[in-house]
Amino acid sequence: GWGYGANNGPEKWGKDFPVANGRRQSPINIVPKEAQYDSTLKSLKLKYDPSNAKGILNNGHSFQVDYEDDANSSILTGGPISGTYRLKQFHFHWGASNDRGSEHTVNGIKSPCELHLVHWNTQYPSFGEAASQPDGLAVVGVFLKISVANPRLQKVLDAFDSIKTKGKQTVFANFDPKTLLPDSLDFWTYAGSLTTPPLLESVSWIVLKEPISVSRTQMARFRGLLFTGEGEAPCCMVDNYRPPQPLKGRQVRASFK
Ligand SMILES: NS(=O)(=O)c1ccc(O)c(NC(=O)NCCc2ccccn2)c1
Ligand SMILES: [Zn+2]
Repeated sequence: GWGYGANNGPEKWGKDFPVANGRRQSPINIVPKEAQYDSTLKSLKLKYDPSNAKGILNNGHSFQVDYEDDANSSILTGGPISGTYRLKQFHFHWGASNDRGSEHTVNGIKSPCELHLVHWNTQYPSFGEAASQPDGLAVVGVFLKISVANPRLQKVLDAFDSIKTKGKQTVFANFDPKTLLPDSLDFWTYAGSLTTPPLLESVSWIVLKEPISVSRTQMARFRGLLFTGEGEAPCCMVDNYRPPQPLKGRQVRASFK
């Protein structure tokens, strides 16, 4: 199956997923000077219920924290989207070293890590259905920058020993992902796709301008996770990011001047 190695990585995904060469692929390089300020963009509204947190899973590509999404209790509204989108999960992408790891870049600059909060349009019956619609998903991207340790990440990091290998999961209760957001909710937004197979072109991307902090030590703990399953030759879960894709005429809008 697909992965991030030399033989199954992003350069090879187009074989099984031809949409990889489509017209609205993600991630992209964001050039702030070329982003158009749009005063009609609403402010982002994120309302999360910590009790909706269910579990944390090593899915062999990243790890994700899954949320109950059978009610409108953890939702995203405002920003570039219309209607209500439900939080399904959040996950991260990161590098083998601090010079890379994010999927989106800004003026060509990579961050060491990027957080994705994945929401689906309640106009559709489920995430799977929404994932195949052009307005089905909204993902909020947050850059992590090397600085002081981020205490908000502690609970996630402390779960890593229980999900070291592919397929392992454990209960993850009572966590408010809002605590992972920066002070400012200023954002860039554009029409894009899932950044992993099946690369579906169904995502309204909302990338926050302000990063959150992560320390070198905390980043080292991300790199202790494994792509591989228990009993397999261990392969560190690092460089699980897709590089920026062609803009192909898309406009990137900014919510701020
Ligand atoms: N990296 S990302 O674009 O935020 C993102 C968000 C939600 C996702 O489900 C994925 N990709 C993903 O989970 N791919 C494997 C499972 C899958 C997801 C969607 C449809 C079919 N199969 C990527
Ligand atoms: Zn992602």
